[in-house]
Amino acid sequence: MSVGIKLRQLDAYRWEIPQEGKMRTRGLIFCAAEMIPALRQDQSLQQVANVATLPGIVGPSLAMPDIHWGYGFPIGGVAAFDLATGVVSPGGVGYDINCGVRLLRTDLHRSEIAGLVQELVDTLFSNIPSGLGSRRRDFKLAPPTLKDVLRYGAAWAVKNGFGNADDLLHIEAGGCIKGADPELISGQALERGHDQLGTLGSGNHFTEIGYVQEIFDETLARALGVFLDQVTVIIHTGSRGLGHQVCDDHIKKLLQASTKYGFDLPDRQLCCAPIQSPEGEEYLAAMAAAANFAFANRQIITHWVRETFQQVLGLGPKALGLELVYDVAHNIAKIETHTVNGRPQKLCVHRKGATRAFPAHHPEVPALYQETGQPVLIPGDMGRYSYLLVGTQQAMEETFGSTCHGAGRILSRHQALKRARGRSIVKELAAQGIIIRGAGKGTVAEEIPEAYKDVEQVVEVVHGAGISRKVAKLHPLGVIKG
Ligand SMILES: Nc1nc2c(ncn2[C@@H]2O[C@H](COP(=O)(O)O)[C@@H](O)[C@H]2O)c(=O)[nH]1
Ligand SMILES: [Mn+2]
Ligand SMILES: [Mn+2]
Repeated sequence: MSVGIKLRQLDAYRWEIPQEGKMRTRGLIFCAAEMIPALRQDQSLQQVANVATLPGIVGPSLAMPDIHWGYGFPIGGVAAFDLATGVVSPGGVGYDINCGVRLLRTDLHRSEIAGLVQELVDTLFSNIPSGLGSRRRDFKLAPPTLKDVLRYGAAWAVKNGFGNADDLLHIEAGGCIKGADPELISGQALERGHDQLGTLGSGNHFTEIGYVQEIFDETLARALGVFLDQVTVIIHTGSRGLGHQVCDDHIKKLLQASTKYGFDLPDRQLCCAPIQSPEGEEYLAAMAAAANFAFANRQIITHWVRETFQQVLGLGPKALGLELVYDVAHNIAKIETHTVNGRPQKLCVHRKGATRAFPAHHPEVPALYQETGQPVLIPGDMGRYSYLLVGTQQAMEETFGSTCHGAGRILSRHQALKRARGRSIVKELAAQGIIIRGAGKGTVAEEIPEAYKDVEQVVEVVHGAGISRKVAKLHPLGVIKG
């Protein structure tokens, strides 16, 4: 519980944890007043304060409205560190390195798939291996090839027939984080990754067919290729067992490094190393390799989504228009240049359960979105809605170009299972016109919509605070859960 943490309301969307004790800076939380009581129920506010004690932190220790308790850093947390004096921490990235979201558009109106959603869901389910430890047995990669995946990310997938070069223009960082060093990936991590490429994984990972239910900004929507009642697909997955193992390996190393560098940490889970130390550089290079695995993973799944639609609808790629709107990472640390006190400064920005939200005209935003700003993809839950936003200048000024990443859990898996007992969630959602297929026993129950905050409230905060702008709301029609 974060009961003792002082919290000062600054305005309708901003709350401050004043700097005190060992904190080197203040905490700044974006959220609405009605979210505060639930927030105090877990350790996440304490975690915002803990992050503020880390060496070299620049600006406030930030949290987005989907904040909840995580490993060391809160999920929904953003923290930037000076390259020369700051640290990098695996806890600030999370176990699922480059877990992220990809939104695909189509040229289809929802009426064109009416009556076919069940078949689309079933075919997606058989084409995309899903569930805990899911493996694609006919897709084994020998270690030298896997190392190419780790080096080149989504480009490896495209080169090997999964998608086209244009896809790469619609992915954060072009689908490849520079500086990846596959030689730093342990044998155990390679072993866990060798047959998990092109798999969804378990729990909250999903592929979802939906449609555009509401448009908030017609000009932005048109520029992003989005229209009312359009069929869409969202893919949410990450770096699977490989990324998990990379995180585990480096937590062990950085626990030792924290002692070596004499860090006085309020929580061992914040273990870290100076960014410019051998341990820090190794973690960043291994993290980049795992991030590239995740980009390739989402790219391969995209290929199977395209094949599925072609197979079920009997349409060719041109008629389908199944193209990427964008692909964003929401668990990553990146070296970026931001303006701090009026001067450009190179920082290592940790986004853990947070999305980059760069504005129009930013050099890292792809040419085709220079006028709109970077698309930001915010999944909600399998029963309500998800959002498409864009990044803003305000985000650059306040949050190192960052925003929320989802609704955020409010019930533990155990609590959700209890809430779902005696109910058929599949039937309840079917009655609302949403077809669900879950791979794991209990997954659907653990993932009931009430397990998450209402993403509309989360999005109202980031839109109201000006750190992102609403473009469209998407409604689910059929979901495969891992
Ligand atoms: N549209 C859907 N959104 C979902 C579903 N399951 C989870 N979610 C949302 O995704 C984020 C991802 O959070 P992460 O921390 O696990 O990366 C989560 O907060 C939910 O809001 C779904 O089936 N469909
Ligand atoms: Mn995720
Ligand atoms: Mn994940």
